[in-house]
Amino acid sequence: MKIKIAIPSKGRISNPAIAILEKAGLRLKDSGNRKLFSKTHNADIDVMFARAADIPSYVEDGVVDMGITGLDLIKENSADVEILADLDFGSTSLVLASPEDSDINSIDDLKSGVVVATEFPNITNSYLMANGIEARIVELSGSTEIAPFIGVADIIADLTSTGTTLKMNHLKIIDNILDSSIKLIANTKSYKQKKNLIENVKISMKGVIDADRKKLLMMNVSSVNLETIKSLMPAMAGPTVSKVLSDKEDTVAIQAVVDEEKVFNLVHSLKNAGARDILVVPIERII
Ligand SMILES: Nc1ncnc2c1ncn2[C@@H]1O[C@H](COP(=O)(O)OP(=O)(O)OP(=O)(O)O)[C@@H](O)[C@H]1O
Ligand SMILES: O=P(O)(O)OC[C@H]1O[C@H](OP(=O)(O)OP(=O)(O)O)[C@H](O)[C@@H]1O
Ligand SMILES: [Mg+2]
Repeated sequence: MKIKIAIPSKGRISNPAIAILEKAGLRLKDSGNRKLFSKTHNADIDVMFARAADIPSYVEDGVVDMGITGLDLIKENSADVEILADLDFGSTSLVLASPEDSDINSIDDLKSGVVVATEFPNITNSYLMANGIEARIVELSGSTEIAPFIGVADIIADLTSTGTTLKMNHLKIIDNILDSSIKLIANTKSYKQKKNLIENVKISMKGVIDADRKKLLMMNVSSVNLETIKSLMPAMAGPTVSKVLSDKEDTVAIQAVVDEEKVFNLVHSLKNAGARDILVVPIERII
């Protein structure tokens, strides 16, 4: 049984998606420029490169079995797909924004007939309709923020993450439509028919995300100090303690997985408590 995974070919989510795939053990064999397809190091799994916005439909229609794309694009296309996992990147919000100096400060200030520029006409229109506002939607394919200033629209619905682009364009947020991040998705039929392979891809990718902010700490400790050292270790499932053979002293080796942000302080406390030969090792995946 074989599967095909659609990966964004360009834009900000392309490289992070490829990085997760490769760390999950699915290194691309021929990802050279302008290739549409690539084999991976797993003979059963191939990759297709596509625009992020087209991936929800490709997955829904079964052109590919799995895909990586944003929740915003899945919702915009009303794609009926299985959302398998959140990939923990590409966090952004689709917001309504008006010019800083306008009287429109909240959705309550919007009147029917308001003109809204957006790359997300479907989500935006549904949201406004659900709030009783009949808007005229102007569909743009980028640089939406400029629309109010060139007289194309009264307000916009666009993605924001740091808020820099809105600020630069003198726009203020008046409402939040949708919070989005990047998802691993599957075709519903494929998910039933090829569940084992699809689940294995999901587990491996989730393993990469779980490992992302963790390190493996390894060290040697005299057994007299073992209890103190153990009490300092915030391990996932207790530290692993093993006897060091052919050692004149009574030494044990300890290893534990810890959160990256705890490592800086922890190594110093461990050293002060008698730990030696401390190694901080990167982790590729935690399954
Ligand atoms: N500023 C942002 N911060 C975080 N995630 C974002 C941001 N902008 C977009 N995204 C996410 O990335 C997805 C793809 O956006 P991106 O802009 O990379 O693709 P694109 O618009 O197809 O490419 P391009 O802008 O180069 O034409 C969006 O649908 C959204 O889920
Ligand atoms: O809040 P910020 O961090 O400033 O990010 C928001 C901007 O990022 C996206 O644009 P992108 O860079 O993808 O350009 P595009 O409009 O050409 O797609 C989005 O459309 C906003 O314009
Ligand atoms: Mg973009």
